[in-house]
Order: sequence, then C-alpha cells, then structure tokens
Amino acid sequence: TLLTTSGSSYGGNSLEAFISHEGDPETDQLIDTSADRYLVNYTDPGKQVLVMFGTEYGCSEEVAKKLFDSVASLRLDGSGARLQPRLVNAQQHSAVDWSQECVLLLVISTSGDGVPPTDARDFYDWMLGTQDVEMSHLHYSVLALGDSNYPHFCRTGRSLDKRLTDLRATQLVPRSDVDQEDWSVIDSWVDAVLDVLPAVAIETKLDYLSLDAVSCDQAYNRTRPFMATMMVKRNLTVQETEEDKETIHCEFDLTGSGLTFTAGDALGIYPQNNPAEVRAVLKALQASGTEMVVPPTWVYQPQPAGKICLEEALIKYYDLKHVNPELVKLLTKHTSDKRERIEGERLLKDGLSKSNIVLWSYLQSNEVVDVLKKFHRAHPPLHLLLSKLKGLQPRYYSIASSPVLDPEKASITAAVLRYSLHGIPRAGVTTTYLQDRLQVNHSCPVFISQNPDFRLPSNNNLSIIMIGPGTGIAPFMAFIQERVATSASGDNLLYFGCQHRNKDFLYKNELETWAKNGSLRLRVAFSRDQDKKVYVQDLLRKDAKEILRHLQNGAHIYVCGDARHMAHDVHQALTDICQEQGDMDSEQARTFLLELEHANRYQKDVWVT
Ligand SMILES: Cc1cc2nc3c(=O)[nH]c(=O)nc-3n(C[C@H](O)[C@H](O)[C@H](O)COP(=O)(O)O)c2cc1C
Repeated sequence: TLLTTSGSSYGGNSLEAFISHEGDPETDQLIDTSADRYLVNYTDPGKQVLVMFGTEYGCSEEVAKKLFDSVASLRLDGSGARLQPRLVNAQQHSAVDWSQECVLLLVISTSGDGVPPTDARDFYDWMLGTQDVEMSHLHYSVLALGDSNYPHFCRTGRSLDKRLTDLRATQLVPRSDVDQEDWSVIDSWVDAVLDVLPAVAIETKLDYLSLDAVSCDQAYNRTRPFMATMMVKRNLTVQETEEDKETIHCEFDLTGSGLTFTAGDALGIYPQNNPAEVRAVLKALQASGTEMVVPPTWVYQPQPAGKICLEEALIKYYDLKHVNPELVKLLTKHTSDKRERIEGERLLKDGLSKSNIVLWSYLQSNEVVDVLKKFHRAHPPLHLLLSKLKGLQPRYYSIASSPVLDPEKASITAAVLRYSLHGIPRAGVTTTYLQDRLQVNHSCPVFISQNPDFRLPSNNNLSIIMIGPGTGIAPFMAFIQERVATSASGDNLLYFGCQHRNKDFLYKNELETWAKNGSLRLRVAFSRDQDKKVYVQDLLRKDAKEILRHLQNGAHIYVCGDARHMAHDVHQALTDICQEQGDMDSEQARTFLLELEHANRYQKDVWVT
C-alpha cells in the first residue's frame, strides 16, 4: 500500500525529503514534499493523469493529494519512467480540455441534503447536462466520499460515475463508496487504481494546463484562512448543574478580509487543541515537545517556514480525538511488550476496515492519548507515529448574524461539549477552544463556507417557517435580522426548542423582543419543564392548519439542526399535517413535500452528530 492513512505522507518546505513507506524499503524514495508540489506544469512531454477533487470539508482534497503523490511515485515498467499527475479542483473544471485527457481519477464527496460540494456544483451540472462531449477516449474511476447516515449516501459520486459510463468513458476500476472516511476502503481503491494504471495506454504529450487556470484565487478560503478577531463572547445559557447545557455566542470581525457572506452560510474555524491534552500526549510519548518535526501536508497558509516543534504541531495540526486504526497497527508492530502485542493482535485480527467491530468499538471509545498509554512500551520513530495521526479539521458553524446589518461581523452559536471518558474529564476541541482558551480581542483562522441551499426567499412578501431547536437557531437569527432590516412583509414563524425556559432558551431576549413588536411569531417547546416532553414537531402538529395554509400560499420552510432524529420527526409531522389537514393520501403528501423541496421551498441545514 503506497497510500496508507490520513496523514500518511508528510510535507514541508524542504524541496526533497526521504519518505519511508513503512515495511517496504524497496519503495523508499526521494520525492518533493513541499506543499506547492501539487501545482506543477510539466515542461517535458509525458503521460498525464488528471486527479480531480470536489470537496466541502477538505477530506476529498486530502485523499486527492495523497493519490497525486502515489501516482507521481509510480514507476512504469522497465523504463523507470513516471506518470505526470495534475491536481485540479472541480471548481476549475473549465480549464480542462477533455479531448486531451486520457485518465481521470475523480475524488468527490456528497454534501448538504445529497448535493455536490458547493465548489463542484458547476462541474456537476455541466457533466450531467453536457450533450455533446466525447468521453469514449477517457479511462476513469470515481472515489465517492460520503456518510451512510445520510439518506443520499455518496449520491454525487454515484451519479458522476453513471454519467461517465453513459458518455462511454471506460471504467478503470469500479467506483468505491467511502463511508465516513474509512481509509481501508480508500486505500483499496487507490491500490486497485495503481495496479491498473501502468497498463493503460496513455498518450505522451505536452502538458497544456496552465497553473493560472487551475490554481484557486487568492481570496481567503479553507486553505488560506483569515485571522479574525473575536470581538464578543457571551454565554447564552444558565448552568446550575453539570448536566445543564453550555452554549455561547461569539462575534468575529471580518474587517479587511474581503470575505462576503449571505444569510444561511457557515463560518469555518480552525481550532487548537488543549495544551493540557497535548502535554498528556507528549508524556505518553515520552517526548519533551521541543523535538523539531516537518509540518504535515494539510497545514493551512501561511505555512511554517521549515520545521516546527512537536508541541506546536500537536496543538495546531493533529486530531487527538479520533484514532486512526493505522496507529494501533504501528504501535502493535513496535511494542517491546508481549502483552501489548497480543492485545494489539487481538484488536487487529479482522483487519482495519469498519467491519472489524472489535477494533472500531475500541477506536470509538478511546482517544489518541488512551491508545498511547495502552501501548506505552511501543516507541516507533516519531515521524512514523505522526504519519498515523489524523489532521485537525476546521469546524463549521452556521452564521447567526445578517450581513445586511453588518457585513464585517460574523456571529456564531456554539454548544460547548464536555464529557467524561474512562473516568477522565474530556472536552470537545473547537467549542472549548472558543470558550476556555481564545480570549476576546484575540484572533483565530476563519473562512466562509457557502450554503446555497439554505437561502431566504427573494420575494419578501412570502412567509417563512423556521424550525431550529437548540443551536439550530443560529441561521434563523441571521434570517430574522435580515427580514426585519429589509421590512419583509411575509410572516416570520419560528419553532424553537430547548430543555428549560430559564436555562437554555437561547437568544431569549432578542426573540421575545421581536415577538413583542410583531416581527416574529414565536413558538417554543420546553421539553423538560413539565412531565410530558414537548418537542418542535409537537408544536407543528398543534399549528397544523396554519402550517398547511402557509405552505399552500407559497411560504418557504426551513429546518436546521440534528439530522438523525429532529429533521426526521419534523418531516413526519409535516407529512401527517398534509394528510390530515390537506386531505391527501400518503403518496400525495410525499409528492407535495418533494415538490416543495424541488422548488427550493423546503430547505434543510442538518447534520449528524
Ligand atoms: C452537513 C453535512 C451534510 C452531508 N450530507 C451527506 C449526504 O447527503 N450524503 C452523504 O453520503 N454524505 C453526506 N455527508 C458526509 C460527507 O460526504 C463526508 O463527511 C465526506 O467525508 C466529506 O468529504 P469532504 O470533506 O471532501 O467534503 C454530509 C456531511 C455534512 C457535514
């Protein structure tokens, strides 16, 4: 396996570094590890391979970069010649001349409610709409990233795969569908691609792709975040016991960034790990933290100019919560202790894939520090150990303020996560970073993540129905502010839910003020203030007549928050309302709601927690 796990290769500013492929000294080689090695213009004719990615949260890009490295280091039989991979974001698809391409390796995720990543939408629409593009000369394979908890699992990759076949392109290896970044599936697909690539008859030609056309613009974005100052931080909840919710409101200053956003968009935030947790990891590693290491490939800009100390690398770039199964494999291999080895072998007996329940239930209930402690007699070389850690990802928060009121301020609503594992208190990374460590007037890296499927109606006369319990309220704060500021004449109906009126009624004052002055019709379900639990869907059922009347009169309906339970229960309530109040049978109710969705009048911003 050339490409192993999240973080399997490592980069930095040195032009050349020695990358060791563990356990396979034959493949050791000198390759360029600088982060900008992905932007290449080959000056000599060669056999080109197009590696294209479409990503919302960065995972597909990470996979595509590793795939690029693996293709770059593949030796063609006998001659020792190399292939010439090029990495292109689907956003830049119009720079590609498809008649010139021989091989397409497409890595693409599914986002939102089964739609392509925002930047890949144009490519997707073009691909599915294109009538007259000749693809019969193209060899391709698709790696579809997704999460089977969502109803439209890997839909984008699946449709593109089918479309390419319909356009008579030849499948190199069958598409693989990746469930929640299962690296064993990713690795198998990459291995299969690498196996067949040398046998494909790729024409040798001069690279025509210009770097200007394929590199993304210079604006601030996920790979080049803006350092935004946190101007305000306040608690939205009252905590009397440890069980009580802790939710905060933060405001970031975007002045000078040139970043623009629309109500419905999200703010991406790069967090930092808790230094105390990093110290625990260093202790388990028997490291001081001053060891100098090469920063990983996924560092955001500006990149460190050379090596950085281990402590900084762990604070900024590595995920210490989610354990990569490759870490267990590495530690098992390097332990000097027989009991640790036997325990590792027990965990690994059925392989690394998600079907190994013993291993995955262990990984789900342990963090990096726990695994290091369990295998405390294992001392693999540090760079190998780091290569088996996952990258610390940015987190996304729906923006809770309207740019119409203030285009340079982005507010967010965050529920602070604290829990206990193996008797030790633990904490979520980003929310405790914001609450406990990032001080007001200090800054952190941010960017805007567009959400074009979650938008106010352009016609201000239309009513809107918003359903957002808990932190699902966030985008609706932006919506309501904007509707008030633009004197929208349509009704604004909000269904909010929380546990207790006096504890976690988020934005209580603002919402009640709007309700009092007639800007908002507010319905709140306090689930635990009485014996019988009440949720937003119960309030919807109570207002059945009014809900249906609004929907029949052109209202837009929005759901934000938990996808697994809440969005499902709300959908069921809406179906029942259509049947009971609208005199529809179940099929008619289903079609009615589906048509609302297709008309962009039933929009969801939901996530699986
Ligand atoms: C808000 C949200 C919506 C998602 N919707 C879907 C979906 O409809 N279908 C699916 O298969 N996966 C869905 N996913 C899972 C992503 O596709 C998966 O996390 C993937 O690894 C992300 O890859 P990326 O970082 O390249 O975008 C969703 C994830 C999020 C956070």
